[in-house]
Amino acid sequence: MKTNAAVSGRPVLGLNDIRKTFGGIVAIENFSLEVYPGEIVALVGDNGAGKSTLIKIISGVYLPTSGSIAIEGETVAMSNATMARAHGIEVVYQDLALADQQTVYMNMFLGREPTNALGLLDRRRMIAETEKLVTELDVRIPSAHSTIRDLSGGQRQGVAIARATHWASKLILLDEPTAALGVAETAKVEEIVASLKTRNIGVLIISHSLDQVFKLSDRICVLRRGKQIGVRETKKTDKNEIIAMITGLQQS
Ligand SMILES: Nc1ncnc2c1ncn2[C@@H]1O[C@H](COP(=O)(O)OP(=O)(O)OP(=O)(O)O)[C@@H](O)[C@H]1O
Repeated sequence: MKTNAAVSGRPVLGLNDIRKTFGGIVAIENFSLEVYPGEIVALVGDNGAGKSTLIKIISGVYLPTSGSIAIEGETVAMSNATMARAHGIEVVYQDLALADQQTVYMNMFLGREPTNALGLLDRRRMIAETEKLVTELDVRIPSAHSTIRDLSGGQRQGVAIARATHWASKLILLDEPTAALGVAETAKVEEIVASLKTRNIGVLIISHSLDQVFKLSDRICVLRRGKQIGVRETKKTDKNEIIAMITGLQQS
């Protein structure tokens, strides 16, 4: 597998010869990829290429039929999302998995709330950590006490990414993070995603927007009908080459 000269260290994620079948359907085959700390890798491919299946394998939703997954060089078996989270992997989906009626700070800790010595919710800590992270990531929300339903789509996605950033020690998976957003909100979320590069975690992003892929990624991995067609360094390729890889047709 080609390594990326732009990044160094041990890969946070190593996928080795992954195959996934559903009955007679081969959704993924011979798929190998490494993601390094501090890099953004884009996963692109047409509908049905296998992108979501791959994200679900990395996030513990599906077990691969064969092949192995390594986190920082160590082979792991993840048979549910909780196990993936325990390995420092967080996912942000396009359909925001936030609790609408709850505050921002409650959402940051949903299901993983810290408690104090008395066994009560440590709200002070939750609020302080939320405020610190939304400020660092420049997620512009009125306050950590705001209710999610009162926020715009872009602000919500910012909160979802902040939550993932809070918990992900190794890898964030972004599945079409701006699909539901308008132009200005997309630009803001892209800024937040770009800022994740300084946090020494890996980012794997699925996007149908090649503009976004070229703006954000260090490398682009192309899937077609479950097969890995190739991986390119973003600055050494162009849209024509990537489109040709996605479609299998030469661009004139
Ligand atoms: N649970 C499932 N059962 C059966 N087949 C499945 C299942 N999930 C995915 N597939 C099949 O696996 C292949 C890859 O699908 P997948 O959803 O991963 O593609 P995708 O690249 O994410 O597509 P899209 O961009 O449309 O979301 C498709 O042929 C799909 O029909």
